[in-house]
Amino acid sequence: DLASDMAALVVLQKAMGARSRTRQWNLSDETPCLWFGVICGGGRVTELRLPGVGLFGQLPLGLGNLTHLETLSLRSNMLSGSIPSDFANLRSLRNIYLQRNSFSSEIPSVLFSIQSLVRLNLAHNQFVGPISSGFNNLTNLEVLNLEGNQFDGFIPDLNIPSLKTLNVSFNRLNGSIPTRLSDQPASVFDGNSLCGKPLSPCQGEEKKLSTAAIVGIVIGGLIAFLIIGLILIFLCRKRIRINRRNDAQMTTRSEVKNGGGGNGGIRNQNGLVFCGKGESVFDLEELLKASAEVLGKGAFGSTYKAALDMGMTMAVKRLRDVKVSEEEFMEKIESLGMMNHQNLVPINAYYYGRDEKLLVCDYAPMGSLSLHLHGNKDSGRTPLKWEARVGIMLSAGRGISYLHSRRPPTSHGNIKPSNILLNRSHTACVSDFGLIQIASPTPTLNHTVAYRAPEVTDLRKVSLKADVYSFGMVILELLTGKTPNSSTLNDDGVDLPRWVKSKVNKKKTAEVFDEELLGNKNGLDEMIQLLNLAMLCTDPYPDSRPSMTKVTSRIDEIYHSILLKEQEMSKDKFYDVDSAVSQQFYSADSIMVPPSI
Ligand SMILES: Nc1ncnc2c1ncn2[C@@H]1O[C@H](COP(=O)(O)OP(=O)(O)OP(=O)(O)O)[C@@H](O)[C@H]1O
Repeated sequence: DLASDMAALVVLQKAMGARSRTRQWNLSDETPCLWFGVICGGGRVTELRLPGVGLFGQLPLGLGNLTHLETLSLRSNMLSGSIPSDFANLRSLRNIYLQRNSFSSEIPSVLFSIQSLVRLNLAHNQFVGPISSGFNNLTNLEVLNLEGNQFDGFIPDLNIPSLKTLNVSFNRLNGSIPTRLSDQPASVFDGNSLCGKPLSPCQGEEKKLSTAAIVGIVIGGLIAFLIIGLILIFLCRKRIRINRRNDAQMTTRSEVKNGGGGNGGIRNQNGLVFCGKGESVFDLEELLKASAEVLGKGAFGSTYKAALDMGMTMAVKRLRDVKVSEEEFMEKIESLGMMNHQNLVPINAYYYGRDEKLLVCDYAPMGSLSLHLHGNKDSGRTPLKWEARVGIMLSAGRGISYLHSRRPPTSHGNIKPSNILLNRSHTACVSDFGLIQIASPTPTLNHTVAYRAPEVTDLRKVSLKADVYSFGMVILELLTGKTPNSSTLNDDGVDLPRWVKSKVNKKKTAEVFDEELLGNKNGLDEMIQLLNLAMLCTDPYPDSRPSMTKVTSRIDEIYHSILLKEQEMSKDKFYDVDSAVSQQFYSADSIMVPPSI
């Protein structure tokens, strides 16, 4: 009954509430149904939503008493250890969101007994061990997100007919992908050492095939005789159509999407508005009294890191020159706040006051791509590895492609390395999208202008193809290690694309690459392919530039060939690195015309 539900919540608060927002729960209330984050239905607690409230430590035993619970969201806290065994009693649970914590155990088998589960998100923790075939017991499961953990071993033969969205990317999985999962998009498996469809074939498959082929030829010969006979008799032909499924994008914020409800934000009493269905987890007062640190000053204003009392850290952008009315501002930010993709930094909340206009976003502790490429080496910056650079291009490309594929399409308008924020698994999230529609950037900031396509004159009308240009500049920067306005180029009076082109024309392609990549002897082919792609993106004529979708799928192909090579290299200890390199240098300069994509 409700009393035992309340007792379970009291246990939670006592075990880990001291520094979290649950300390505001008034334990002398008669019912927990008015406590924030607690939703009741039919006289029982049905939802517990405590995202980012500063819960710290191991979950206590006791939550298992919430036997009518349907949704449990404890995402973005600092939970560690394992999932308690009494979760087995949560027989009504449909949605579990535990992403972005620090759980570090194996997945406990109790989870596999919760038959009612529809959505399970354990992404971005440190779960270990194999992915269990116990998931096959979850016959209602539609979403399974295990991205960014430490799972190892093989992927089991998952046979869950209800499953619509799967993500096992960025773990330590190896071996071949089960055939049943071969129609999943390749991105589902990114960042592992996997092979087989939809990735490249596994070594040894060809051998197996050749045995199979011999048997096939013998049987095939006999069948061919029969078929010829039939053809003569019936003179008919058969057509076989193969349908292919479209790739589906995995979202880690599916919780927001699936939660239902209207589009309007939730306004705190004192004016802070939480975008879309986002929970109102703090208020303006808490934000303003947070200890703040300036992260930097950009073209739209300054950005601060705000550490809230409850243990959350947010990035707060103070917009300087907002050019639109309050209504237009709210409308634009609400629509930007609805953008829901794992490679975009979500806008969580905003504030429109007479003197202050604020945007509140997730804080990215790893910092920006700009910092990782050009930060001070003496202060401990480690060079970005080749695979990491391509992984960053791919994930940022996916975020931008998502914006471009909205109806109506949204252009980013300000793509540059300081707006590409990295996370732990060396994937990237793109921030500051669409701000150009509401605020005027400082016109003179060189580091902003240098990425802008030459045809852009009216900043509020940045086209999709202008985004492609800016993204091409970022690819060039990742390959050359040079900013578009670096002094080496300015001395020559040329821009980055023209400098690269002139080197390629002089058959000095190898000279353009970042010194920090020179140790990467096995990647020259792919470096050249990406260089060609970046040159297409930075073509002065917008119509000659490829679409973002094409750019991203090309990077995806290149990224997979890099991962495959890595895998082969680690197997083949007699690989002759030096002769491979000299061959690649030769082919580098024979490429003059970028291949079309
Ligand atoms: N959500 C965030 N998490 C962590 N760092 C951030 C976040 N948002 C911005 N930053 C960093 O704060 C600094 C200032 O950012 P800001 O967006 O104000 O300026 P900018 O990116 O240099 O230029 P612009 O205003 O044109 O976007 C940059 O180094 C940026 O990478």
